[in-house]
Amino acid sequence: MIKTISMLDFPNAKINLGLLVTEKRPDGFHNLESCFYPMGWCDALEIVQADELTFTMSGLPVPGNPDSNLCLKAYKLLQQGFQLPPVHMHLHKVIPMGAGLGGGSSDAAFTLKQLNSLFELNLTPEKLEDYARQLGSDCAFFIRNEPVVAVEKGDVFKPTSVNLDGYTCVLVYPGIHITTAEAYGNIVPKKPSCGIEMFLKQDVGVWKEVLKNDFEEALFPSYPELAGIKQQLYNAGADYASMTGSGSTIYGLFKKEPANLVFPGHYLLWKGLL
Ligand SMILES: C[C@@](CO)(OP(=O)(O)O)[C@H](O)COP(=O)(O)OP(=O)(O)OC[C@H]1O[C@@H](n2ccc(N)nc2=O)[C@H](O)[C@@H]1O
Ligand SMILES: Nc1ncnc2c1ncn2[C@@H]1O[C@H](COP(=O)(O)OP(=O)(O)O)[C@@H](O)[C@H]1O
Repeated sequence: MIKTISMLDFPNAKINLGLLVTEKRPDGFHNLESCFYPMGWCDALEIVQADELTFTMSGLPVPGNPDSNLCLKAYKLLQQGFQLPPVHMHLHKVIPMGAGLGGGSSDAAFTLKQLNSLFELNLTPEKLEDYARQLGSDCAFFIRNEPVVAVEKGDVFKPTSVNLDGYTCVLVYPGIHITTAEAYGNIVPKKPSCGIEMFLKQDVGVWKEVLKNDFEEALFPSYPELAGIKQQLYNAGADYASMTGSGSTIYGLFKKEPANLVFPGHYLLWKGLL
């Protein structure tokens, strides 16, 4: 019998609980401080050993040339260090893009993790994070995929006590594609007076007053719809609502699942218990 080597997994999104852009770096990137929290909105990624390297996609159309897809980039990066057999990869895209949800970064990190398991490369989480950092600032987070406070480029992690078990999260993507580079271009970095972990330790109900995403101030004037969604989530009873990452997704955290939340038909929504 021929053994098929294959693996199906589900790269998930993240949200940012607070996001401070603290300074511009000499390499042109920015240092930040933010809590990254995994979310259950997922793509699907199947990798099957094959006669030649191929890549196909379904679901939401991904902008750009398929050759520059982060799944292929991740495969090619690992191939530089290992004699990887050819594979067929199929990505079913569900997580919206330019949405602040880190979907592309998650696909890249899951490609590394799946190839590591499939071909028994024995790469440690630390080594996988080193590869992931070369693919994007957000990628390394998705290797361990657990809540952390991220600093520097968003690729160095500190533990956090934050735990949102039992909260319902509602994610609202209004169909506005904001590129990460555009969003950073609108930011004036500022040094915070204290670290984010101090705010995360407080009750979620207090976060409204203290836990900020700096990209909101930079982007809400150009996209007033976003402030409207945030207000709608608060009106529906959210304990905390914010934009995630560089936008445009807005999320709300609810102790009790909200009823009667209505958004325009072209918006993409996800709701889940954390
Ligand atoms: C803003 C954040 C916050 O979690 O998330 P998203 O909104 O993208 O999900 C991240 O910092 C996004 O990380 P990621 O999407 O991986 O960015 P990259 O591909 O590495 O970089 C895209 C561009 O964003 C800018 N960039 C990114 C990260 C960073 N720390 N400083 C930057 O200035 C640079 O202009 C860079 O060329
Ligand atoms: N597998 C992928 N999934 C999504 N986007 C990808 C992928 N590979 C490359 N990209 C490119 O990365 C861009 C940013 O996507 P994504 O990381 O999902 O958004 P965000 O930075 O807002 O979290 C996309 O517009 C697309 O051009």
